[in-house]
Amino acid sequence: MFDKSTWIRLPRNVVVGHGVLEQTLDAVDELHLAGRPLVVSSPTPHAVAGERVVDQFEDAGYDPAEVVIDEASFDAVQQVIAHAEDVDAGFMLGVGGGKAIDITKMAADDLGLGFVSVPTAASHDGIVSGRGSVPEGDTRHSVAAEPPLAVVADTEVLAEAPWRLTTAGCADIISNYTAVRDWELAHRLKNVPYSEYAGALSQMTAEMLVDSASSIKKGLEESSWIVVKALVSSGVAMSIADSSRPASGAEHLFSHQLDRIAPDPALHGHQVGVGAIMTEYLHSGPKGRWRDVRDALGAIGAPTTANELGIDDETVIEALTTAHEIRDRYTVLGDGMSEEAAIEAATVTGVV
Ligand SMILES: NC(=O)c1ccc[n+]([C@@H]2O[C@H](COP(=O)([O-])OP(=O)(O)OC[C@H]3O[C@@H](n4cnc5c(N)ncnc54)[C@H](O)[C@@H]3O)[C@@H](O)[C@H]2O)c1
Ligand SMILES: O=P(O)(O)OC[C@@H](O)CO
Ligand SMILES: [Zn+2]
Repeated sequence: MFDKSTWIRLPRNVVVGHGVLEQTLDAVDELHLAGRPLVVSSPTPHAVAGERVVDQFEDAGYDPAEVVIDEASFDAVQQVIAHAEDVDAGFMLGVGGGKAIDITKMAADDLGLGFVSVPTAASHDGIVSGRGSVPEGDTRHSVAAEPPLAVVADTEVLAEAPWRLTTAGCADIISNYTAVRDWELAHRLKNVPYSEYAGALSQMTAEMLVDSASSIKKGLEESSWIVVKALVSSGVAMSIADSSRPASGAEHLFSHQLDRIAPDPALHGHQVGVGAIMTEYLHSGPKGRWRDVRDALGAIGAPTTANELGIDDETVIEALTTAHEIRDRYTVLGDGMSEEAAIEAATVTGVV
C-alpha cells in the first residue's frame, strides 16, 4: 500500500523589488489576517525599515505594536511571545537579518499566529524557510517554525545594507553544493530520507548564483535582486524537504561550532562558505572541486581563509574536529576528524 504523504508550506506572496517595502500593507491585506500587527526587529533593522513598516500600519488605522530584540536565543523567543500576548497580537512581521526573522517565526509558531518576513539584508536563506535556528548550550537546534505567509524584500533596502551582508548571502547559497553532497551521503549510508526535487533545486540555485557572479557587484541594486531570489529559492528547497538538509551540511556544523567557540565569530554566510571549501575537499579529495568553491566565493568577495574571517587558525581546527558533535546530522565528517586530518584539510585548501 502507498502510504506516503507530504505537506509543503510555502508563502502565498513573495514581493521583491525596488521600493516594495511601501507595499508591505498591501501584501498583508491580501492575506486576510485579523487583529493587531506586532513588528519584531533588532536595533539597526528597526531604524532602517521597521519604523517605516509600523508607520504604514498606523496610517492605515491598524494599531501596530513593536518589539526590538538583541540576540537569537530561546530567551528572546520567550520575550517576543510574552510581548505578543501582552499586546494581544493578531499576526507578526519579522523585520531584519536572520536572527530577527528566526525569532519571529519561532514565536509565531508557538502562538499559532501568521508571520510575514521582511528581510533587511540578503545575508541568509532563512527568509522563506519554515525552520528556525537557535543555539542552546553545546548544541544548536534547527526547529520547525512558522513559515512566512508573505515575504517583502525591498532591493533598495537590501542594496543599502553593508556589502558584506550580501556576500554572506551568496556564500550561504554556494554552500548548498556541499550541503546536498552531505545529504546524498547520509541517504546512502544512513538511509536518511532524501528529496530529489529539494536536492536538485538547492543545487541549481547555487549553480545559477555562481553563473551570475560577474553581475554581483557592490553598489549594483541588481546584485540584491539576484541574491535575494536565490535565497528565496533555497528557502523553498528547505520547505519542500521539510528540513534544512538541502542547505545545511557539514559546512554549517563547522559554522555553528565557530559561533560557539570563536571569541568574535564572523557572519553566518561567511563561515559556512569557508567551511564548504574544506568539506568539498573532504568529499572529493585534493584534485576535487574545492578550488571551484573557493574561486566562486572569491569572485563575489566572500572570505576564503581563516584570516579573512578574522578567526585564528587554532579555533578553525578545533571547530573542524568538534563540528560533528553539534547535532545529530550525518555528514562527510562522520564520527569526527582527527586533528592531523583537520590540519591537512585546512592547509591544503589554504584556509589556514
Ligand atoms: N532559519 C533558517 O533557515 C536560517 C537560514 C540561514 C541563516 N539562519 C540564521 O540567521 C542568522 C544569520 O543571519 P544574519 O547573517 O543576517 O545575522 P544577523 O541577523 O545577526 O544580522 C547581521 C547584522 O546585520 C545587521 N543588519 C541587518 N540588516 C541591516 C541593514 N539593512 N543595514 C545595516 N545593518 C543591517 C543586523 O543588525 C546584524 O547586526 C544565524 O543565526 C543563522 O543561524 C537561519
Ligand atoms: O539548520 P541550520 O544548520 O541552522 O541551517 C539553516 C540555514 O542556515 C541553511 O542555510
Ligand atoms: Zn545557512
